[in-house]
Amino acid sequence: MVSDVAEAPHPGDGPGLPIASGAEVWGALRGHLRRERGRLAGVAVLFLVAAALGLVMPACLGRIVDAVTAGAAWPVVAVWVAGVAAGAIGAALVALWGARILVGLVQDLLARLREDVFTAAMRLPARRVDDAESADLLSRVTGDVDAVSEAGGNVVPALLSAGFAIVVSLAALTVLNPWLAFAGLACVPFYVLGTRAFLRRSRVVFREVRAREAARSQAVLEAIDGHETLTALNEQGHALDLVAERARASIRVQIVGVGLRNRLFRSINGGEAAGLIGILAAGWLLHAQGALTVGAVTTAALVFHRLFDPIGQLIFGLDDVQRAAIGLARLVGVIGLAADAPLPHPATPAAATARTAIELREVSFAYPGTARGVRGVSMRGAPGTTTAIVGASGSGKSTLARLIAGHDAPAAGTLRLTPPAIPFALSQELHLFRGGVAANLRLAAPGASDAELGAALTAAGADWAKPLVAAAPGSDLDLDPDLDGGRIQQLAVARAILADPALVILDEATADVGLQHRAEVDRAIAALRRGRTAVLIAHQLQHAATADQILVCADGAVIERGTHEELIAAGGAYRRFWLAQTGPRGVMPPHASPNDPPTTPPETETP
Ligand SMILES: Nc1ncnc2c1ncn2[C@@H]1O[C@H](COP(=O)(O)OP(=O)(O)OP(=O)(O)O)[C@@H](O)[C@H]1O
Repeated sequence: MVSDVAEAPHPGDGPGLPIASGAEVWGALRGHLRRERGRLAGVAVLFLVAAALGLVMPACLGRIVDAVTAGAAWPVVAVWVAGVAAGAIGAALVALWGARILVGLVQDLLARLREDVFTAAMRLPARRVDDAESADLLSRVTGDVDAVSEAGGNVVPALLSAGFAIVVSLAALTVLNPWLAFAGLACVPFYVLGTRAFLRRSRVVFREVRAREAARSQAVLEAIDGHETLTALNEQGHALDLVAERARASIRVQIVGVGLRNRLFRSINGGEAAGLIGILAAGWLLHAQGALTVGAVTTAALVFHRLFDPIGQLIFGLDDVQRAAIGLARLVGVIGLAADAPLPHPATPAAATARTAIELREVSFAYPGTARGVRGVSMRGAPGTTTAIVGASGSGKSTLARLIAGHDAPAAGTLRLTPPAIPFALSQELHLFRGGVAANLRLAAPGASDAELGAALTAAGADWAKPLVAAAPGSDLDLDPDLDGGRIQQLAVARAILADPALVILDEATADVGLQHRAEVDRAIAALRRGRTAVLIAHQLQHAATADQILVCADGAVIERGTHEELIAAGGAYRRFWLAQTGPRGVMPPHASPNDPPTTPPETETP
């Protein structure tokens, strides 16, 4: 019936981010657990006491049976009845107390794990996150974190308390009479064989259930999204057939899953019956020999019966634990990968240091599996100066900037920032974070006062945003997500000014800004560059012309360098680019847009 159920591809399978080994997972958890020794010991003691109190009820019920059999007076029976109630209430209260502490502990551990994973994800080399692995990373920080949280929050406390209950009950049975415990073991083969058969198949089947469900949902969504086109083409029948076919496939595999669970239930029930029959038979024999009272046999049967729930929880929880263990291995894989990543330069705001100098010596880098990138680049950017990088599309400008930003490491040569600094990169990508102006700015400087925010906004020419900086926390209203691109970029510049980095990398920061605010953003960027070491990727040579030095790239190498005047005088590639952008008279129109042709040095101009 399940022959059509094959292991479905799963994010994280195959090449992608690494998956940690069991030893690595344990290593990552051990440190956290060590810090929680006190709470762990408390939980163990409480669960032990709860499990012991849980025995009071069957013990008292056994005594009631013996008392009634012996014709004891009702006050005697009443005492045992009170014992039953006291045992049940005591066990429940202590178990609740232990579970509360454990849930708090697990949630704290999970919060730390989530923090570790998120920090690690942020530290991963940017190219790694940009690539196909980003989907894998996303599935890890969402799906795997959820799977681990679910198991940690619900299953682990239930399993731990079940584990204690099982151990204590087996000990009690042994104390009562070892033969009873031995007879109870008749359940073990049923549990072991049933569970093994279930686990062998469940992972594949339940993963397949999720995959087929996703395929069905996708077909439904596609049909809804494309219903106008489908109607126009009279193709609704085809879309409905696809949904029906995927729904049938999903139902088929879900039935397989239900069948698996039913078989496991049958094994568990078989084990319960075998164990209970074994205990009752052994008890009957022992009673016949006068070794045990009827009450003691009753107690033994009830103690064994008490195990049904915890054993069921353990067996069904194993699947969740298995999923959580896989999730945990995938999460720790991300943490381990970031641990291998080169540490970013220590944070040194510009105010705390002299401006940073950039030095590259014979730096080369190629994208994995290609010969493309940059080769043999040497340069020096003096502190507080701007280096512009220009060149045709694909000449290596962004790659060079990414290397200086630390997003990629050179494969050869040396790259040094002196003193070390975290470069602040500002790209053409316009991004507004959730929240108001203050929230957007304080990402860079969480402790900044309103006055400092105001000063940064003024420096970035964004006085329009100053009234929006709310004094009271919580009154910082969300910014309009449709805010003009120029204004978003002004906020980004203000954020950079607040961060006060020793080195800024400006990658076409005005490329996506509309003409209306282009001049304002240009002025804001000029303010950001002032007195700071900067690397400027410029398609618009009017920006490059203001730099202290200009590097002209072609085919991943620097082919010319100098100031604007020097390069114009040299009459090489830069001069040709300049004339291509300005016309034969060499005059740049005011605020020329990169969208105004020609913006990029034409490919044909590249030597
Ligand atoms: N992620 C990547 N994987 C493989 N090759 C890449 C990757 N990114 C860039 N390249 C290649 O590396 C070379 C340099 O690209 P780079 O993006 O640095 O050029 P660029 O001058 O910044 O171009 P543009 O102005 O179009 O952004 C090009 O040949 C490009 O095709």
